[in-house]
Amino acid sequence: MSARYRAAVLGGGSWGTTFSMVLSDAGTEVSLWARRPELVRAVNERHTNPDYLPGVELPAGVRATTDAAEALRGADFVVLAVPSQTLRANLLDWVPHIPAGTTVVSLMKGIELGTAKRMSEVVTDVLGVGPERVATLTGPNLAWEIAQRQPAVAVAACADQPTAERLQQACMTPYFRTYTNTDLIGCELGGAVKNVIALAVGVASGMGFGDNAKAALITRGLAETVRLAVALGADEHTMAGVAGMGDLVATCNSPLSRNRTFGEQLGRGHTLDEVISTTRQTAEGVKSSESILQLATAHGVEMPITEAVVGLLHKGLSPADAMQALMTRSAKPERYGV
Ligand SMILES: NC(=O)C1=CN([C@@H]2O[C@H](COP(=O)(O)OP(=O)(O)OC[C@H]3O[C@@H](n4cnc5c(N)ncnc54)[C@H](O)[C@@H]3O)[C@@H](O)[C@H]2O)C=CC1
Ligand SMILES: O=C(CO)COP(=O)(O)O
Repeated sequence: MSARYRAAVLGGGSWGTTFSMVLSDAGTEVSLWARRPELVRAVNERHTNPDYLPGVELPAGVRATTDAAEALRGADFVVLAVPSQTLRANLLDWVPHIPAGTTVVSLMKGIELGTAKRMSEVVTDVLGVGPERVATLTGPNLAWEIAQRQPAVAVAACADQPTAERLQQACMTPYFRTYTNTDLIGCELGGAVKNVIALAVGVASGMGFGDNAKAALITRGLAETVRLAVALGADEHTMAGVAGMGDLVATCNSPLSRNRTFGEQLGRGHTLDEVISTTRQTAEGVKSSESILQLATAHGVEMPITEAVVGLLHKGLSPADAMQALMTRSAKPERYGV
C-alpha cells in the first residue's frame, strides 16, 4: 500500500477537475480550489463540475473550496491548473499559504509571455523552491477521455528522481499509468510546443487539407521541438516519449483539443477575434507561440512552423500565406534534432 498523500489542486477547469479525480482514485486526498462558489457547491453537493465536465460523476473524495488557504493546508503536493499567463499573479496571492516542504506540480502547458519562462521557472521565481520540489505532470492527457476513465499514460517529471516517484505514486491508477522522467525542461517544452503545432494542424485541416499535410506538420513539428529542447538543455530522447511525440500525436489528431480546434476555425477563414470570442477554455498555444518563438530566436534555433503560426496569429498573415511560406522554404536534407 503506497503512502496516502494530500494534494491541493488549484484551478477547477477541465484538467484541474479531471486530475483531481485521478488523484482521488489513486488514494490521494484532494482539496480542489476553484474561484466560483456555485462551482464549489456543485462539486461538494452533486459531485459534478457542470461547466467543464458535464455528465461526469466525480469521486466523493474530491472536496472543493473557494478558500485557497483551506485547500493548501497540509498539502504534500500543490498542483497548479490555471492558465499559464495568470500563474505568476495567482502564485503571488497563494504564497503565504503554501506549506513549507511541499512539492509544486505544474499541469500547465504554456510559456510565460514577456519572460519566456517555463512554468517551473515561474514557480521558482515566485516561491524560491529548490529543483527537488518543482515538478510537472504531462503527456497525452485529453481531459474528457480521462474523465471517462479511458486508459492513458503520463510522465511525472522532476530533476529529483525520488520526488518524481512520489508524484507517480500519488496519481497512478489502473486507467492512468504514470512514468517518471528527470528531464523537466524537455517534458515542459514538449507540452508547450505541441500546442503550437496543434494550432498549425488545425489550420491545415480547416483549409481542407488531409492526412499528408497533417503528418508533415507533426513530424517537422517534432523536429523543431527537438531543436529547441536540446538548445535549452533537454535530452532529445524525451521528445520521442510520452511528453513529446505522445502528446503531439494526441493533440494534433483530436477534435477534443482546444488548440487544434482554434486553428481549425482560423483555417476556415474566421478572424482571430471571432475565434477568441467563441473559445471559452484555455488554448495555451495562442499566446505561448510568441514566447516559444522568442526562445528560439534567443537560442538561434529555426522553428518555421512556430514562426508561421505567430505570423498567422499575431502578424496578419493569412492561412494560405502561412502555408505557402512553409512549403517554399529552401531545399534541404531531412534532419531530426540538431
Ligand atoms: N484540458 C486538457 O485536456 C488539458 C489541459 N492541460 C493544461 O492545463 C492547464 C489548465 O487547462 P484547463 O483546465 O484545461 O483549462 P480550462 O480553461 O478548462 O480551465 C482553466 C481554469 O482556470 C481558471 N482561471 C482562469 N483565469 C484565471 C485567473 N486569472 N486566476 C485563477 N484562475 C483562473 C478558470 O476559471 C478555470 O477554472 C493549461 O495549461 C492546459 O494546457 C494539460 C493537459 C490536459
Ligand atoms: O494538453 C492536452 C492534451 O494532452 C490538451 O490539449 P488542448 O489544450 O489543445 O485541449
